[in-house]
Amino acid sequence: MSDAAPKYRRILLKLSGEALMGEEDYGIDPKVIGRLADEIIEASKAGVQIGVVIGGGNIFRGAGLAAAGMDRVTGDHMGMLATVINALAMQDALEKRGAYARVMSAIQIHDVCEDYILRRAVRHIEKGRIAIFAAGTGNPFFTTDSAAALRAIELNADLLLKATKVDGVYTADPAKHSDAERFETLTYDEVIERKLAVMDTAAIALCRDHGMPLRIYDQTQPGNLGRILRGEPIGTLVEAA
Ligand SMILES: Nc1ncnc2c1ncn2[C@@H]1O[C@H](COP(=O)(O)OP(=O)(O)O)[C@@H](O)[C@H]1O
Ligand SMILES: O=c1ccn([C@@H]2O[C@H](COP(=O)(O)OP(=O)(O)O)[C@@H](O)[C@H]2O)c(=O)[nH]1
Repeated sequence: MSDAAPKYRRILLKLSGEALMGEEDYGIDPKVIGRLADEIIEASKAGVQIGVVIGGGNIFRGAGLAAAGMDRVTGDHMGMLATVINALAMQDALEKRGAYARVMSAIQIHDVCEDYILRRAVRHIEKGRIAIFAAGTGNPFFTTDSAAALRAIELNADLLLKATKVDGVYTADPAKHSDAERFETLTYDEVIERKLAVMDTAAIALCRDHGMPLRIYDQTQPGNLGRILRGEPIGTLVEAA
């Protein structure tokens, strides 16, 4: 990362599963995951300790499977396994580029990756390894946004970054309302009271209750991660009043 020292010592980066599709109809676009891996490595080389949570929306979402008639808990299990697939792909992309990465899963899959154990996770990131937290919280009826909030708080991160398909939080869903306006900053309670659906309420409430600052930004724009870590006000910052 260029000249300026990073502003943050430790971050938790939530990557959208859906945005991993890039131009593809399904699955993972190698160009997209490769570019994200490059940006994570650049931040890691600049001295930032990094934990990553990846969604699974490019493969399966429990709510979508339930809407199609499947049992919700089974659907959520499939969604969690989808995040493991994405996490393994990110581990591979990081390792192919010479970085050290470890997938840690909230559900036990010992032949594939490590279990999530907080103190081991801290050890990995203190050593400069990139820890990728898979399988969300390990529980159905949660999202990977809630998992990201949880891991950020557990790891005592300085900042939670939600990298997504929109460039911040808007007055209404910008995918449906072309006249929606973007906020530079918001409080947690404003997000909840205005029902701004960029992140689920459980995740926002966790951040609020534990004072975890949250920045929402556009994952599809190359270079944004580095800009944020150098202190540029990209996207929308959600914090206490
Ligand atoms: N007020 C809002 N501001 C910004 N985005 C919003 C808002 N309400 C709904 N959204 C939608 O939330 C989406 C991001 O959340 P989500 O579907 O959880 O994506 P991800 O794949 O990143 O988890 C955006 O693509 C956007 O269409
Ligand atoms: O703690 C969790 C996290 C995720 N999921 C399931 O995994 C899917 C994929 O995660 P998410 O939708 O958050 O992915 P993203 O929107 O980030 O791609 C969810 O829809 C849920 O079905 C779950 O059951 N518990």
